[in-house]
Amino acid sequence: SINMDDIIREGNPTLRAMADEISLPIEKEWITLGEKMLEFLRNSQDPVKSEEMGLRGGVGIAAPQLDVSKRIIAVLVPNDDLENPASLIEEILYNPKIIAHSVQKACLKDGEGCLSVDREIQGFVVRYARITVQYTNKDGETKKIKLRGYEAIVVQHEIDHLNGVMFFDHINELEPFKLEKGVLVLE
Ligand SMILES: O=C(O)C[C@@H](Cc1ccccc1)[C@H](O)SCc1ccccc1
Ligand code: NI
Repeated sequence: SINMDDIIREGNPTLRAMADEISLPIEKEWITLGEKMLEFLRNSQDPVKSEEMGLRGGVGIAAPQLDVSKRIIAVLVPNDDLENPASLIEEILYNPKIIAHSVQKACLKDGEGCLSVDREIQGFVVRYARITVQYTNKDGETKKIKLRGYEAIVVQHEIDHLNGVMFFDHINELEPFKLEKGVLVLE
């Protein structure tokens, strides 16, 4: 299974490359990789396994972070209410594309981090508040989902990795906590 040693860190040029589309039908190699990426996220969110394996918590991961310059991301955003532990979004997305988005922007109150960045970088990472994402799932079906809130932020963070964009590229250098009018701040 994937562990922190498999995750490349800033400075590795793969993190700044434009990742290649996956050709259809999706080859077995990419199905297997996607499943391993999702398993990593599950392990990273499991208190026992993450401790055993020394994993940083992850709600998303992109293939370039594994030095694979292909347009594959996995997301596992659990919902916080423990009543129905069914996760909010648990998906492997092949060739994800933002096909529509709100004018309104949003950011996380506490900023962002990255499994490929071993330093804290403070500041608001301003993103679209709501997005429509089109992608191919592991069964080769074309899907279209609408996201808002935290899961919209996570998916944008992961799609950025496919385009060689890091979260801190979005932070205002001179005023990291400057907020334009109307930007939603998510708790
Ligand atoms: O490096 C990655 O792509 C995985 C990031 C994704 C991410 C970070 C911040 C905001 C949105 C997405 C990791 O999930 S960062 C660690 C983490 C773990 C649990 C909750 C929030 C952030
Ligand atoms: Ni990241």
